[in-house]
This record gives sequence, C-alpha cells and structure tokens, in this order.
Amino acid sequence: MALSGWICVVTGASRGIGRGIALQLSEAGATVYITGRQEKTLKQTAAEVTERGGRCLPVVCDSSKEDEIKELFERVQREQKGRLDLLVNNAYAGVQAIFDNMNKNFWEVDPDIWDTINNTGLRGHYFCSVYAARMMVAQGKGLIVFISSMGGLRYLFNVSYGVGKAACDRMAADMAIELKKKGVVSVSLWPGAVQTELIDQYISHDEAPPGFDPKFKKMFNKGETTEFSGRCIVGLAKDKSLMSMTGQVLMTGDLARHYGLKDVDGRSVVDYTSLKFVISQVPYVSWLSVFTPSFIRVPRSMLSLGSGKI
Ligand SMILES: NC(=O)c1ccc[n+]([C@@H]2O[C@H](COP(=O)([O-])OP(=O)(O)OC[C@H]3O[C@@H](n4cnc5c(N)ncnc54)[C@H](O)[C@@H]3O)[C@@H](O)[C@H]2O)c1
Repeated sequence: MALSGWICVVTGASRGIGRGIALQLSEAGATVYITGRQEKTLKQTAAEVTERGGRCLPVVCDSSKEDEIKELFERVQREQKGRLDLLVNNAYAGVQAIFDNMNKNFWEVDPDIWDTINNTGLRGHYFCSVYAARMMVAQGKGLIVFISSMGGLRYLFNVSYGVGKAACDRMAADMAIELKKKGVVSVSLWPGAVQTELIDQYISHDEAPPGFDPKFKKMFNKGETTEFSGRCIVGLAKDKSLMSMTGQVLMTGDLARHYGLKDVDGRSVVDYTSLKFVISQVPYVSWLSVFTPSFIRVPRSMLSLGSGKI
C-alpha cells in the first residue's frame, strides 16, 4: 500500500491505458478520481477497482470542455480539502481516427482530425494541469504525468498525432521549469505498444484492415498490458529521487529496468532502446539481432539525434 492516503486524478480511465493506470494506483492504496464522457463505462472501471479492494470515484468529465474540467478540480478541492498528489493526463480521443486514416497524407484527410486528436489529448491536458498545479503548488508537492509516446520524437501515424505528442513532451518539460521551485514534478511517459481493447479489435483480425501495416500487428502482439504504465507510475510516485527526473521523457522500458518491474502477466516488456530491438527493425540486417546481446542500449543522445529536428 505504497500510495496509501494519496489522492490522484486519472483522465480518460473508462478503458485503455487510463483504466489500467487507475487499477494499479488504487491497488497501491491511492484514492483515484477517474474521468471519461460516459457514466456507464466509468462505473465499470470503478466496479473493477472496488472488486480489487481499491477506492475510485468516477466523474463524468469531457476533457474537451473546459467548464467540466474546472468543475472536476473544484470537486477534488472541496472533497479532499485541497489535497491532490498526482494527475495523470491520459484522456485521448484520437485512436479510432488514426486507424481509420492510416497511410493517408495530411492533405487527404479532413483537417478537423487535428481537433479530434489534440483537443482532448493536448489542450485538455493543459487545462487539467493548470487546475491541478494550483492545488499542488499550494501544498508544495505533487506529480503530473503526461501519457505521450515515441511519436513525439519522430514521424509516426500522421502529422496531428506526432505534433500532439511532441507538444505533450514539451509541455511536461516547460511546466517542470516553473513547477520545480514549488516542489512539483512534471514528466512525460512513453509506454511501448500497448494491447488496449481498441487496438485488440484491429490486431485480432486474421487479415490486417485496409492501411493497417502488418508490422504494427506484430509489435502490438508483443505489447504491454494496459496496467503496465500504472505500475511504472507507482514506481515513480514512490521514488525518493523523483525531482531529479522532472521535465524528462521517461520510457516504460527504462522504468521497468530501473525499478525491476515485470508486466502484470509476468512478462518482461520490450526495451525499445536496446540495440537488439533497433537492429530487429532494420530491413536486411534484422537477422543480426539474434546475435546481439540485449543489454547493449542506444544512448539517449542518439535518440535525440534520430528525431531529425536540428
Ligand atoms: N495504445 C498504445 O499502444 C499506446 C502507446 C503509447 C502511448 N499511448 C498513448 O496513451 C494514451 C491513451 O491511449 P489508449 O490507447 O489507452 O486510448 P483509448 O482510446 O483506448 O482510451 C482513451 C481513453 O480516453 C477517454 N476519452 C476519450 N475522449 C475523451 C474526452 N473527450 N474526455 C475524457 N475522456 C476521453 C476514453 O473514454 C478512454 O477511456 C494516448 O495518449 C495514446 O497516444 C498509447
């Protein structure tokens, strides 16, 4: 019960990674406010938490509506007497649109895909962070986690997706500069490929749906469970040297190694920075990965260079 007494907010927790995070935080003893647009599905997550002996408060809150976000944090302020230890910015409305428009150029897609992807998954995170930071700064401590992805580093799926993820990483970094002096930590977390309910619908097809690259299918088949990011966040929350990580992008694979974590089904998660993995992705030389030891990793500085931004 490492997080006993902790008050947390996880946005977008009726399914997917948000649901998994809520399950892990509550299993660690935290009281978790979970948000989403539909009461019915939120209550399903809450029932699962209760079944496992945890405490979870479902709140209908659409992350694209600023008045609903404000009300959420007013409620936490009122009910918890100003205490808030952790915010996980996870809500995301873009997965379906991403898969429906796979392999299309940005000019071939209705431009409002930008809003579908980034109103909830970027703008909403900013609004939540403002209200959460007000409570955390007042208490002189707290942790804000942005669920982002390696699509923030270089092109993946589409333009709106990548720009949104790069902006999440930058938001965590820039907020960290202002929050550090107030004792509050802000980080970006990159899960690996995760077998969510939505993605399962795609990879369970015998034949990949139109535009769905079979290499993604392979990657998701070996993916993390929806609860693994939650395990990593519990590890972070307990870490006495957490402040030294503020502003950084953290990968679940790195945290698994650092905290000695396995996934909830007992598997080791894929380490996307291991040379073995990198070589396995390169056409014609992928066979060499069999002979590459898994402990050799690509240095972080090389990952930044790989972004091709400068
Ligand atoms: N699935 C993966 O493999 C993977 C890998 C790396 C990063 N991520 C990131 O993790 C995050 C969550 O992705 P996911 O795969 O779990 O997505 P998902 O679609 O399965 O779940 C998204 C959650 O957000 C909620 N939501 C959607 N619109 C909302 C709104 N307007 N207000 C409040 N809640 C809303 C949904 O109800 C759901 O609970 C995203 O930022 C995604 O990019 C996913």
